[in-house]
Amino acid sequence: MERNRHAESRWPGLQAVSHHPACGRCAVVKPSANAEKTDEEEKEDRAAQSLLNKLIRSNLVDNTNQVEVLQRDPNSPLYSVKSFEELRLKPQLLQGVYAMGFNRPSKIQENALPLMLAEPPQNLIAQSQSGTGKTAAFVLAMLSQVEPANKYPQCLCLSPTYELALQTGKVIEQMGKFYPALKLAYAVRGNKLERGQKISEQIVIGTPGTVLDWCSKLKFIDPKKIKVFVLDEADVMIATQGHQDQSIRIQRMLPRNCQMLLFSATFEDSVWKFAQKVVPDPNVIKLKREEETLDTIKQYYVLCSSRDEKFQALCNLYGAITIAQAMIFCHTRKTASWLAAELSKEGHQVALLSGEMMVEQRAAVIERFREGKEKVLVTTNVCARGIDVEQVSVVINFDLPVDKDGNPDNETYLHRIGRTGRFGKRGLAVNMVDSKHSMNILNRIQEHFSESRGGSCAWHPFLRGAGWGKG
Ligand SMILES: Nc1ncnc2c1ncn2[C@@H]1O[C@H](COP(=O)(O)OP(=O)(O)OP(=O)(O)O)[C@@H](O)[C@H]1O
Repeated sequence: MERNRHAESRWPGLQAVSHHPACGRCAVVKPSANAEKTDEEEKEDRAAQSLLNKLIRSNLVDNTNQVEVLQRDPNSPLYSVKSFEELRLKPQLLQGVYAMGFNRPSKIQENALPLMLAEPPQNLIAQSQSGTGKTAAFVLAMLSQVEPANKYPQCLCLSPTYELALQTGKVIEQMGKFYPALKLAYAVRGNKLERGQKISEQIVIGTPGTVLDWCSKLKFIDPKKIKVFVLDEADVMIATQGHQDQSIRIQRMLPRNCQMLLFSATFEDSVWKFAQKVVPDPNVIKLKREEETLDTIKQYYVLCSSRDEKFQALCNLYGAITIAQAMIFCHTRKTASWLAAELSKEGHQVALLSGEMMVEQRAAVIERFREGKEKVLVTTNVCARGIDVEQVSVVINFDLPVDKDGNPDNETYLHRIGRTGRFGKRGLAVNMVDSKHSMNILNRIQEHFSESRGGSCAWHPFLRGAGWGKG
């Protein structure tokens, strides 16, 4: 591959890597009608994303940020625990926790658990990214309050979907496995009970519509006997029409002294407003996401004039440098499938992550890639959002990230590229540019990061001016 032959970057460090005309591999910048329409079916699906995260995650995510705690009563002492023993859990429960391989509380659990297990139990709104131990925390709170000898629902947990409810149910079963008398019921559509029947299971987990029916119309559950109410994935919940109202209606049926807990991975205004309606007098715990950085990433672009030339450039890239594992992002499913097929023909071990796959299939693909069984993962953005693959050192934007209006999607750019810089590792990002329009998009992305990060100061890897092979 020619190195920086036609570098014409407006950004001193973002190198243009193009091909030379004489050798037949050169690509020139030409305006093209390349704007393939975003596949409508690939719209963001928060519930599917959340489920995918749960399926592929086997341990806690690292987070070095400080937990922020806002106590309802600022005068009461703030407790945090460094061990599960300090919580004085029932022995069966402590056994369950250790059997899951948990040695000590996660960051969010250190503060959330003492609040949730206090006497009297306190209400809590907690926000932290996926994988920080929220589910395990509220399951522990439910299990420590439940009386297995009492054969009626005492804990009620709302989940946005059946699949997510099942995942939480699995954690309850694992953690509660030393309570043989403990039973769990799923209040989800399709789970039909006889009219007039009363539920004997002590924990009910379900979706808002069915739980509402079971509490009011069908009276399978006596809401007045609920001691702990959990609203999980509040941000996903409110994205579904109707769930917000149903959740509020359920909450209104619960006794005043019922403990209310709400969890969310994000905390936009709408979630906060909803949380305040559902959780009176709350303590609030927040753990900010670990910031993604572009600092350790070298970013380049390659000038091409068509999809085929982008593919050729990609092959050249593989010919020029050794790439252990790469993630390649495309704009549409169609491009992703085409590219995966072409790369396979070239002899690469390729995995394709595509929107038409079931979430479980996607999880399996990611797992194989993680294990190194495939070296290239071709994906669209929707499928790959939030996936951490630590060993990926190269990210290729076969198509630049744009929003539905065709404007630069800076956040997605950061998520795609920023991942490679995590864990102190250096990374390489290559952007395929095939028109003046996409060059313009790339320039705007660069401007965004220059401005939002305080100008052309040290953070900016674009300004480092490294060529291929350097750094
Ligand atoms: N204290 C702990 N020690 C070790 N592992 C833990 C601990 N708490 C939770 N985990 C594990 O970490 C992973 C993430 O935890 P958990 O599912 O509770 O997080 P979360 O914030 O609810 O994320 P999500 O919303 O994606 O489920 C799980 O595999 C869980 O078993």
